[in-house]
Amino acid sequence: MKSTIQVHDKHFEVFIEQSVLEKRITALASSINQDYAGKQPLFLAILNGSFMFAAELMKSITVSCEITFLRVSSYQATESTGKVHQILGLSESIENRDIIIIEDIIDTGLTMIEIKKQLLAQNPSSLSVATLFQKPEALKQPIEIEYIGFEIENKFVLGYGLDYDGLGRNLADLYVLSE
Ligand SMILES: O=P(O)(O)OC[C@H]1O[C@H](OP(=O)(O)OP(=O)(O)O)[C@H](O)[C@@H]1O
Ligand code: HPA
Repeated sequence: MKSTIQVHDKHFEVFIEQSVLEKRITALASSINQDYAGKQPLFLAILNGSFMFAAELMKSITVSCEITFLRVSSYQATESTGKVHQILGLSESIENRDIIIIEDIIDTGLTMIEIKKQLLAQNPSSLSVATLFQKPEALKQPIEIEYIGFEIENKFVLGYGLDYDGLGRNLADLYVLSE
């Protein structure tokens, strides 16, 4: 029987175990190390959800690099355009820097499209995206993602930094909502 947990009113079951997540993250780090050899990238980790992925990824990054953390505020637009997001807390200049955004999940893609748009306006040398999870079926617009950990089905997931109404970020495995 699968091990299930309850968070608030919902039940979740283990979907991807920690050891599998970590192995894949190490492989993503290797690709980044190869691609950025001789460069000094600045990683931008998007809070809150990416903290666990960012920590694990950074342990296997061997190129000289920096990391900083960004928050993104979201609110409902007055028109029916969906969520609008604004970047908060970017204090350093990213002009002429090689930027790698670290995100836990790209779902509809709306958050990442807005983040990329706002960062590109600040003239980085390059801008790439590393996400641990992506839901291809949920994507609302095409978006270029250079490093993808896992393509997952269009179901709500929890753990490894991702929350359900604030809870579950501390879970070491990834869980999925039970049917
Ligand atoms: O592709 P999208 O549909 O835009 O969804 C993805 C965004 O949703 C989550 O953040 P959330 O706003 O839940 O904040 P959190 O990281 O603090 O949980 C996730 O970390 C992404 O930023
Ligand atoms: O599936 C999800 N789980 C948790 N947070 C999220 N934010 C976007 N998609 C998800």
